[in-house]
Amino acid sequence: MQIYADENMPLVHEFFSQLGEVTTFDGRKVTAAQLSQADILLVRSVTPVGPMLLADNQQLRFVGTATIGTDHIDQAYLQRQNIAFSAAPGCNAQSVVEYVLSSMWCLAERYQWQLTDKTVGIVGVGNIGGRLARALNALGIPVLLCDPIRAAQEPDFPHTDFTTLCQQADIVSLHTPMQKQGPNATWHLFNDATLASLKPQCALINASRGGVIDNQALLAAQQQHRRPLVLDVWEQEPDILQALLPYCDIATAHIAGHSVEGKARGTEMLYQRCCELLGVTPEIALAALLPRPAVEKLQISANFGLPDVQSVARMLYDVRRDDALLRQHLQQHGFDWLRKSYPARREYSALQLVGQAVPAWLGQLGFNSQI
Ligand SMILES: NC(=O)C1=CN([C@@H]2O[C@H](COP(=O)(O)OP(=O)(O)OC[C@H]3O[C@@H](n4cnc5c(N)ncnc54)[C@H](O)[C@@H]3O)[C@@H](O)[C@H]2O)C=CC1
Ligand SMILES: O=C(O)C(=O)[C@H](O)COP(=O)(O)O
Repeated sequence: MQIYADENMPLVHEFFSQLGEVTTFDGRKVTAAQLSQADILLVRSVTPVGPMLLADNQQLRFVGTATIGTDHIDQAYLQRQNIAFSAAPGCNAQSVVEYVLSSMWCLAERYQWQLTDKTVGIVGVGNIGGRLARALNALGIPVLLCDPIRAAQEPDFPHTDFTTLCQQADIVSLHTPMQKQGPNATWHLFNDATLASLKPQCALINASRGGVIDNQALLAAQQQHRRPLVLDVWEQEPDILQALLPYCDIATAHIAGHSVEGKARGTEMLYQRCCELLGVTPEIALAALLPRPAVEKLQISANFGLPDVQSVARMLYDVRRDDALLRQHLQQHGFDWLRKSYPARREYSALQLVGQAVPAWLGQLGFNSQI
């Protein structure tokens, strides 16, 4: 079995060597000729998979992407070719939530906001948006949820339409997939008109896909009237619109989902799917492969309260580090280098909170607790 995998897929040898020979490739540069002998192809978000890339291959059985997003995959083509496909839904959802929380705390500090006085509009309430809503709920921060697809399917879903959300939210966080066409298309969801419909000081956070915001329209809007802005994703990555950087409070290199756990879970999910496809019993589990976190336990006293969460969370992840990395290294090393050399970052769950009175709501944020 010939398994071809993106070189930025952690633990791919540890998981997949049981199933065949693993060859890695550069996900931006990989060619059809390189993949002609692949039985299994494992990609990340930087590799568009379709007829162009698979033209020389007659034997491919499975394509997997170790990501949540699937906008780089021509799934209709794979289906026509009878090639099985799987993404890794939810694999790095917690990582993105931690990125957004860190960004909000950073904005709150910079602009001296009390977050409990702000209303956060979440657009796209799936794995990430749903988790974010639960976390904000635990922190006592009011939310508005916009998800027309869920609203159509779930009678009790508390949907706020997009226009109303734009008018009412103080912070808007985007968590939709990238969809170019159809009634719920998200491409340029934020354009000249919709950007203008936001409150003047409404903060905008995009950790979904770059194209959900028209970046040129955003630049023009920021030049006219600057609003708090957090961008993890950009149009035309890796050649991003650098003129936007000075207008961002936080600017990062599409790393919101790059926690150690988030990336590794993506690999594990594809391994499990491949085992299922091949009728093989999985022998390897992620828990045994994850490195020990630098800090494993923290003793919580009965005095631990909401204001203390931010300090504990920041010990694990502070988005300002990644903002500094992009601003410092983009020119010299480029966007992809920043992603490839991303420093290890553990999720909240890596830290055991111990004590007699660990508040239950910390679980809603993703922390592990133990009495
Ligand atoms: N920056 C990063 O590192 C990462 C970015 N992502 C992006 O985040 C996206 C969302 O991830 P998940 O929450 O896990 O996906 P999901 O599929 O669980 O949820 C997406 C939600 O968006 C809703 N939606 C679709 N079109 C919409 C529209 N026009 N308006 C409002 N809601 C709409 C869907 O109904 C669904 O509930 C991914 O598709 C991916 O592109 C995901 C992981 C990491
Ligand atoms: O899961 C997704 O979707 C993402 O955007 C990833 O977190 C980033 O994916 P890569 O570009 O590292 O594949």
